[in-house]
Amino acid sequence: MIIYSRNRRLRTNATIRSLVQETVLTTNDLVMPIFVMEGSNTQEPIPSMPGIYRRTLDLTVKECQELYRMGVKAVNLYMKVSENLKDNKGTESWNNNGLMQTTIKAIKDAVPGMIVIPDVALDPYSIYGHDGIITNGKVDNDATNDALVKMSLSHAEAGADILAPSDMMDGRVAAIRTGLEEGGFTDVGILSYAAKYASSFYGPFRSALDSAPKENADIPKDKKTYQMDFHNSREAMDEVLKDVAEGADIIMIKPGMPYLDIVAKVREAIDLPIAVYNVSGEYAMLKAAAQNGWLDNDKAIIESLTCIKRAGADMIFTYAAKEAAILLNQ
Ligand SMILES: NCC(=O)CCC(=O)O
Ligand SMILES: [Mg+2]
Repeated sequence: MIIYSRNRRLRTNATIRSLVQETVLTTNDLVMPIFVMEGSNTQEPIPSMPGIYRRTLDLTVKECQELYRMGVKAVNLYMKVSENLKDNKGTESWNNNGLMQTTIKAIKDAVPGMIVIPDVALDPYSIYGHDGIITNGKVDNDATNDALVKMSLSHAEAGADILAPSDMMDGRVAAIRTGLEEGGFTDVGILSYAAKYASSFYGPFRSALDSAPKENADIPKDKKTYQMDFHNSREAMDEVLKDVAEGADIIMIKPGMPYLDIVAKVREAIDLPIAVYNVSGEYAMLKAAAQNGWLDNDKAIIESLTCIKRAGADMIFTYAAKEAAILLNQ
């Protein structure tokens, strides 16, 4: 039988396969999320995220030095805020001497080339565990935006390279951009969580920071009044285009693996860089299966991250960044 077009010809050996490879994952694509806590010389494992720790600032700086040497040159920062510093407005989030601000300065001092991307959202600072200020039992969009601007300016003041608002309030990219321009921080970027879905895949992250919405009949029990409904796709495009128009530099889509249809669709529609968040639940699933011997950990990590890039991501926020860097450097 004559088959003129045989796809298998270009799969004959590894060298031919590498010649025709369309997507190549590198350490330049990776952003490592980092959890920081008060104290010194201590690290606490996060049980639902094997291999991931909350660390005190001194150990965080060491970790950043190690990541940078391995080629992971961007970190995304999250603080574990003590209960006595929390309030409804998240006041601690714009304390210029707060843990976040001190951490940003310490990392930029020790590893000046590291791109520092602090999370901008109130939930770790909120007594209610919401990303917004509660007014009359509801998440108050515009009051929250005012707080996010103060928080953003204090992160910029501390030396942050790129701010990552993850709250999903309407209009906050424009508000933060205006604040940065007026404050003289014209080179500070905004990586906007433009299409962030209300997802059950954030569970392990919330246990890491103890930042889940609190059980309280007077406040919304979940984040569905601001994060997106996972039944929707067109709405993601509307969210993305608004943030582009408001002055975002990079657009985030989150979660990652179950949402790659959204990534591919947004990739077709915009030319700004796209970040994708391979979230805690995705990491936990892979680790649980690997620990049971049901998946090959290393192969599954490289495959998932490469497929996220293939869908259209320019950068990937992933708890597997360090492990992936070790594998990619081999
Ligand atoms: N703003 C950061 C997150 O909500 C992270 C969620 C996750 O990794 O599950
Ligand atoms: Mg929006």
